Amino acid sequence: MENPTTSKVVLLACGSFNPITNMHLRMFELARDHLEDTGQYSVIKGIISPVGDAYKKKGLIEASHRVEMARLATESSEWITVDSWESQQSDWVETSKVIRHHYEELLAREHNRDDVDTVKYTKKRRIEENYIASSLSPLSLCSDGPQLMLLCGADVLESFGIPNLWKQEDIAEIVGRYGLVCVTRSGSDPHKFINQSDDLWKYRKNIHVVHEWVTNDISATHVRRALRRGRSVRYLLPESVVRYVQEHSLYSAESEQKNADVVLAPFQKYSDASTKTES
Ligand SMILES: Nc1ncnc2c1ncn2[C@@H]1O[C@H](COP(=O)(O)OP(=O)(O)OP(=O)(O)O)[C@@H](O)[C@H]1O
Ligand SMILES: NC(=O)c1ccc[n+]([C@@H]2O[C@H](COP(=O)(O)O)[C@@H](O)[C@H]2O)c1
Repeated sequence: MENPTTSKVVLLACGSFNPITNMHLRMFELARDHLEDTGQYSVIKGIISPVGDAYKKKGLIEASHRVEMARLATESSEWITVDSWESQQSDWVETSKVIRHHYEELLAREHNRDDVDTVKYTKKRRIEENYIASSLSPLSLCSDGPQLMLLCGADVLESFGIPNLWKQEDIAEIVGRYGLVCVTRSGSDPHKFINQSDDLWKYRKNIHVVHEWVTNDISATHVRRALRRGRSVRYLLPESVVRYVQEHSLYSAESEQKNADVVLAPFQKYSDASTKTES
């Protein structure tokens, strides 16, 4: 039964998912529990959007494999889905544009569901077009439509502080217009980070920090390292993903060298900072 007093939320997670791990899936469950616990939200859908090959991050294997692994991993979930739009784009797509794309999709879906009410749709589009990024309340699609929020780990939130990695207007749009749900990772302190950033502090009401009490340090980097050393990764990844990796002989010393010679990856195009890589 729908609760009319709660706002519906769709969670969108962008990332490499190279490969998807149990922690990526846990992140969605933790975020849903946290938001629903407030009594203000009802999370209706989760979307995993693996980045395209043009991201050129070191060790990034083909998007087709990463998308397929994410599909296998979410087969048993009733609400987490995988979307391949971002992964199919020939150029790297900045996260703000990925969110915009999904927002448009939701808007179109709401419109179809409700297409007798064209006035409401047109009015909504006008508000959208005139949107001022400095607003403190994220917009939902229409009074009863879902709100789209970006879901990420604290490392991504903290990467907002890497000089020139993210455009200031993109950060304002993501946190000001849509909203962010951030799951803590060991070694991170998102509250401190928000407190120290004037830009994020301004939008603090739109940033939901989810504390993961069972510290879980699984990272895709760790999984790839174990795989190329011939170590077991069972119970770190869903069993279907472990099987897929084995069947396709993914993640070797050779695949880890992919993009190693890329001087400036697209995500670094306005960055002078180095990102997490390892040999
Ligand atoms: N253990 C974790 N705790 C909290 N968030 C996580 C964890 N692992 C991944 N995430 C989050 O999942 C999203 C997608 O992760 P992504 O695949 O891009 O990175 P990653 O798992 O850290 O991989 P890598 O180790 O290759 O950098 C990001 O928002 C990331 O912060
Ligand atoms: N300016 C931007 O929009 C920007 C910068 C860096 C990373 N990202 C995104 O953040 C995610 C992070 O992924 P990784 O941690 O695997 O690099 C990716 O989806 C990537 O596209 C976006």
